[in-house]
Amino acid sequence: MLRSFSTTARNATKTAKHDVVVIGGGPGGYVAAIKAAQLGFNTACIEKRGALGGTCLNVGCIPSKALLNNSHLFHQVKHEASKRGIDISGDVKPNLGNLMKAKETAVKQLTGGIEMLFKKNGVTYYKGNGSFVDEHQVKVDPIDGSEDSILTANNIIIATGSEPSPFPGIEIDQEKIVDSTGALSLKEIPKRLAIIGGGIIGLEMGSVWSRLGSEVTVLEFQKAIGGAGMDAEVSKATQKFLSKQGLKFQLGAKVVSAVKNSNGEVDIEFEDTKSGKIEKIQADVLLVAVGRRPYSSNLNAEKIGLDFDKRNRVVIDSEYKTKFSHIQCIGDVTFGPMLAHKAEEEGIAAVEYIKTGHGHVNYANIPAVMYSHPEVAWVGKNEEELKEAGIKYKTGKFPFIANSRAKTNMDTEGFVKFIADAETQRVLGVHIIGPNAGEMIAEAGLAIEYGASCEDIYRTCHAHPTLSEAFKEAAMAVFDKPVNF
Ligand SMILES: Cc1cc2nc3c(=O)[nH]c(=O)nc-3n(C[C@H](O)[C@H](O)[C@H](O)COP(=O)(O)OP(=O)(O)OC[C@H]3O[C@@H](n4cnc5c(N)ncnc54)[C@H](O)[C@@H]3O)c2cc1C
Ligand SMILES: NC(=O)c1ccc[n+]([C@@H]2O[C@H](COP(=O)([O-])OP(=O)(O)OC[C@H]3O[C@@H](n4cnc5c(N)ncnc54)[C@H](O)[C@@H]3O)[C@@H](O)[C@H]2O)c1
Repeated sequence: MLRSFSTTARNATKTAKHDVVVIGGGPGGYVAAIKAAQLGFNTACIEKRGALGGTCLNVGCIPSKALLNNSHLFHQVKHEASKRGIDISGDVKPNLGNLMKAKETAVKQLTGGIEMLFKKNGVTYYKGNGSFVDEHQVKVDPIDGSEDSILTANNIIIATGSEPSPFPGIEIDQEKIVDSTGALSLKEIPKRLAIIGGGIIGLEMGSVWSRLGSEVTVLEFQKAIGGAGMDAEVSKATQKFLSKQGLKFQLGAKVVSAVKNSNGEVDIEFEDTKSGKIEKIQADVLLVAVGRRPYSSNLNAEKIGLDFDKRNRVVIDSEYKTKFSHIQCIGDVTFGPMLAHKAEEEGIAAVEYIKTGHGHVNYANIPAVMYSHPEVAWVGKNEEELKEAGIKYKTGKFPFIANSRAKTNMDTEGFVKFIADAETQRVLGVHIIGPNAGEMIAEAGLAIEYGASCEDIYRTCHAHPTLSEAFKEAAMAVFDKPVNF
């Protein structure tokens, strides 16, 4: 497991040998690299961005949550302070520069933290683009323009992630017409923000800018917001609370065009698919958030003939192996939900397959969280999926308005909804709108993983006064009357 490193004088290309080479340093790749090193492999990770952490830490989960958290605090201070008994003299104003600085500090600390973890665990970090030379060799083109390296590896893990899906005919300039990356770094608070796509990115970024003062209009092609997986009842309730917060929604909206006009505004035309009418709106900034697509450019995958499906996802088997058993692939660039925690789980499992021949990810138990306020979180099946599968189920619900802690905190929007097998009460899915729903959903994940019934949950003592009592009471509501509602 010793690392060898040499420079060949002829073409000034360095060479090195590793047990495991990971291409991509996002949540999938960096976790795989650290785990591989911990399991005793001589491991390298190649990342071309100049910082570790991938989309998630640099332009995704972390910066968006920094803006969501601080814009929520601003909103609370401005609109709720006095009813909570806090008098504030003078104007309460957002300071966009400092909001962005706080976001950047979080990003820097966390991406730097991964570099430290690489050092601590002995992962060799190559800052550059990785591309296949052949089935066992990967070339690194360093971002600083220094000489290339050719890495020879027994095992290679592809974790190259995803990128925003383009909207045909709409050009992103990251100022007036932005994708999620641009929406995280606007230089001014737009008076009017239009968003194409009422999925998670549209709703999270819509929440941020709406709280800071923008008039937000979401144009969504489908008849419901939230994207795939959100339970229909939850989607409706989510639209309701976001509408109360000031977001406007145009559902069934088929965007036809979006162009910048000479006044620096964006003219957007869409067809109302119900009436067939063409409608026009104007915005100061347009966010295009219509999904993400797998990213494998500059990987030279065609050189070794890797298989891709119609959606450009790398084809793998249940052990993350491509057509070459020593080349695995994980995260957004292959199948499954595009979520950081899913990529991380796969990173661990892929390496465990290399080490022991066994690995485990339960794809029926991957939580999803939208970090609006209140948060929206779910895990397991929704009602529509169970109906389609012909599975008989019962539901139980408990609203936060009847929960003592939520009332005390003046934060009562939302509910916990359980879906359980009609006969055995085994938990099949949990859907929550509520404060800290993203934390609470972990309890549902454990229940599903251990095959708990609703009664198991109800008979587990939950502390008082906590929001989690709503979770317990919703479990009870599946088979009995809740006590507090
Ligand atoms: C605005 C936004 C908010 C999000 N919020 C959340 C959230 O709250 N929770 C959540 O779970 N998910 C969230 N996501 C999704 C999450 O970011 C992704 O699912 C996750 O980052 C995928 O991890 P990955 O490792 O597969 O890929 P990525 O994070 O995309 O990382 C891949 C890395 O590989 C590098 N790379 C690509 N090709 C090469 C190459 N040839 N050589 C070297 N390096 C290469 C790229 O530079 C990149 O850094 C969000 C996404 C966005 C855009
Ligand atoms: N909190 C989180 O976990 C989080 C946050 C942000 C992003 N992400 C991940 O990033 C990925 C991308 O997010 P996203 O919101 O871009 O994708 P998404 O798939 O969640 O939502 C895209 C939305 O755009 C709509 N749409 C597509 N084409 C359209 C069109 N032509 N006109 C109008 N609407 C259209 C879709 O119907 C859908 O509702 C998702 O997989 C998501 O899981 C996760």
